[in-house]
Amino acid sequence: MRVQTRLNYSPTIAFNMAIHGPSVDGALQPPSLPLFYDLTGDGDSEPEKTLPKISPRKEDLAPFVSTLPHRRPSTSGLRLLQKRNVTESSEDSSVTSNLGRQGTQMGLNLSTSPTPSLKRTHVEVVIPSPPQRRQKLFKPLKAGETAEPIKNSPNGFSPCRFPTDTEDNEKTAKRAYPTARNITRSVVSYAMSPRPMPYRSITPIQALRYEFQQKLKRIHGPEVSFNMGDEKVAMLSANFGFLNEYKLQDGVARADAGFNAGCTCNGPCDPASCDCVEMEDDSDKLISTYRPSFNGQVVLGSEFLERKLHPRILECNKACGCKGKCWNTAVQRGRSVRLQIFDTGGRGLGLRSPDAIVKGQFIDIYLGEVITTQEADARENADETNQSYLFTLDHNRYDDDVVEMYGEDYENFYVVDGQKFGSPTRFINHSCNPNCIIAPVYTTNHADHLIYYLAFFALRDIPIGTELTFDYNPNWDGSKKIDPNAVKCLCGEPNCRGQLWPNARKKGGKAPSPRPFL
Ligand SMILES: C[S@@+](CC[C@H](N)C(=O)[O-])C[C@H]1O[C@@H](n2cnc3c(N)ncnc32)[C@H](O)[C@@H]1O
Repeated sequence: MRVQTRLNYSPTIAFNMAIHGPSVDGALQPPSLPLFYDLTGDGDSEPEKTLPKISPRKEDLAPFVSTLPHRRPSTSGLRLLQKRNVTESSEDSSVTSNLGRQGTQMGLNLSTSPTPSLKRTHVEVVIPSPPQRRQKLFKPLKAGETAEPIKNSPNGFSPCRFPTDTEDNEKTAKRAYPTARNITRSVVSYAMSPRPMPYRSITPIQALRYEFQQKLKRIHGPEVSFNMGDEKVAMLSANFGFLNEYKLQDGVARADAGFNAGCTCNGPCDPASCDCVEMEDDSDKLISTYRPSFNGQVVLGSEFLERKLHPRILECNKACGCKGKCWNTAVQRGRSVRLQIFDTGGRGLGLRSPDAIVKGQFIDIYLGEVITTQEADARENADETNQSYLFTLDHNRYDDDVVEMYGEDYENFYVVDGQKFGSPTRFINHSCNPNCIIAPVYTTNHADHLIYYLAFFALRDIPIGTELTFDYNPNWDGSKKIDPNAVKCLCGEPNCRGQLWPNARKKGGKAPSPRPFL
């Protein structure tokens, strides 16, 4: 076929294209003739005169026929061709009738159709040959033979068009068409392997809750759970990390363990004589601390719990004669009750226990970042919220030994900040009628005056699920007026003071006094 194209903005372009055999729709092409397409639309037929006359080639008259033995021309295609050619020229009709005669020679039932002549030697399209093994299996039909369909074809394809051998049949039976089975749905297992599937599709909030749960699992001791909305979980997950020990920050150091000292008890300690039990300020009387409880726990006695100011507790440790194997180790033994962080509503998150807690029982310690007082001041002044998680470790501030070593300046003491990192006790809210107290407890190094633990103990028996609370301002002087700018107390107790602490402590540059808690 020769196509000449003339564009109205470029010189005339002419090119040749030879197409042999049927067109893409299967119909035979008429012999190659010169064609001229005028795309300019101006009706100019000039180029026609200049085109040379080309006679059709002999091969162009032959339709496409594959000589490969296992693929034969489609009879339906020929019928279509025949129909169309009825209306065409007598030259075209003779072509189709020749094809019919040749088709009969090849074993096809085309005898009634006028067909064009076939040239079996002329193949214009290359079809990949089947492997030799298959060619041997397949016996080509001789002239005049008709294809005998193979009975009981296993794959459903006509064996006339898709001859198969035994191997094919076996493959088909095994793979392409597996045997249908009757299945009882109730007993079908959906597991891909004997083990449960490790991954499943979960929503982002489910993932967040799961992640938070994993964080809680890493806390030492009995289970810590949570009961709060997705928003609170998301907030907490993003802004808070749980600790099992203090996180010491810049400028903070523990005292050398070499200065540690212990009791001289030989064997189990005697509460009436153990050196670790401190004396009252104004007498030789030993301060009453731990005693055995009816439930087997070591608890703080009423005498200690009811004091207005709680003196420090020195627990026995490796430096002691008892090697720390005595009753005087309640905090070192760790938390023995389960805890739950829950949403209180107006007071934010709070803490409670799914276990009953007995009077004097140790609950948990308050953890966080241990920072310098300067750093605590900077953090407090930068914080715009009403929240405060700071505790100053200044219990010994006026002890003679401590004054001698560090002076009385509160800036020499450290502060625990539980805002970003901490333990579950960081969620304990204030109450004007609290059920817990905090006591300063020294465990592994009695000589470390600056770093000790803030330990929560039950002030009375606490029933299951009761919110745990303590007094944020135990030095409250009832005669003072309530600061209208102070953080309002929502504890709801009949004796509520109406405020957590005076506002001056939270705002106004440098903290006016050490952050009191005892
Ligand atoms: C140590 S946090 C306690 C946990 C806190 N509720 C939370 O959601 O993280 C102290 C803060 O809790 C709030 N809070 C504690 N007790 C409260 C009370 N009785 N009334 C009102 N707010 C209280 C105050 O905002 C306070 O600054």
